[in-house]
Amino acid sequence: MAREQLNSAAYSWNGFAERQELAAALAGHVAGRLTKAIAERGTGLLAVSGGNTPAKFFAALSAIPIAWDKVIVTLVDERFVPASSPRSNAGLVAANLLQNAAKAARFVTLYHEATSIEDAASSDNAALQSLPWPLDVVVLGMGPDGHTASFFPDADDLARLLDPSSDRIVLPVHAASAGEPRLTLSLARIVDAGFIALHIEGEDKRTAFDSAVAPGPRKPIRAVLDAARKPVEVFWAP
Ligand SMILES: O=C(O)[C@H](O)[C@@H](O)[C@H](O)[C@H](O)COP(=O)(O)O
Repeated sequence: MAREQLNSAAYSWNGFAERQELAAALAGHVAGRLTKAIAERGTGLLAVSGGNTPAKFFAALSAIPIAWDKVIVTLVDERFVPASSPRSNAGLVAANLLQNAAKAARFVTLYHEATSIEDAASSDNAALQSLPWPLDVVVLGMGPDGHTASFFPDADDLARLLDPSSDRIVLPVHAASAGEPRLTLSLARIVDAGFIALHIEGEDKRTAFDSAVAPGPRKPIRAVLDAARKPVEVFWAP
């Protein structure tokens, strides 16, 4: 099925008629980028988002036979819950992506027990220093409110989360609309990625994206588009 291709300086729109077709195409792009990274620097560093959207994409990617033993998978963000929780992004990734061929990948999670989200973020920040930055691939989601990662519009200290010059890797997030406290990669680490995909599905999210790129109040996803070193590849299906 022909796909819709729209471009602007900040993003490329890749529209698909079916969600399964999107999942296969996005998985192919991500696998290709990881393979290129492994050829160039011996490893591939991938950060993925959680939520309800990525499962089909994760399943398609997990089956692609690349050198997964040279891939490190981490999370764009995480709810402050253990992997056993149904709200856990680590649990979602373990069950859907780290299966099949992708089982051989190394998984660096964000959640661990801590007395506060601030303490958890500080220890994550130290632990993730040793990863082979920059990200080769990051796959973002987006909420209808224009949030991405855990950059919620009502987050405390949103400016710190969105600071493109931040030297932080992981930051704590308190936002009433987020449910639990969150741990998130900083915008600075996300926009440094070699390939940034935004995976959204449904008319509500297309409307939300169109509104985020139109003139008007700046939503968090717009901060990523504006700061990204390369155009963000948007993958959308109805
Ligand atoms: O932890 C999370 O929830 C995600 O990382 C978040 O940024 C997600 O991508 C959006 O909220 C979209 O979520 P859905 O895919 O569930 O709509």
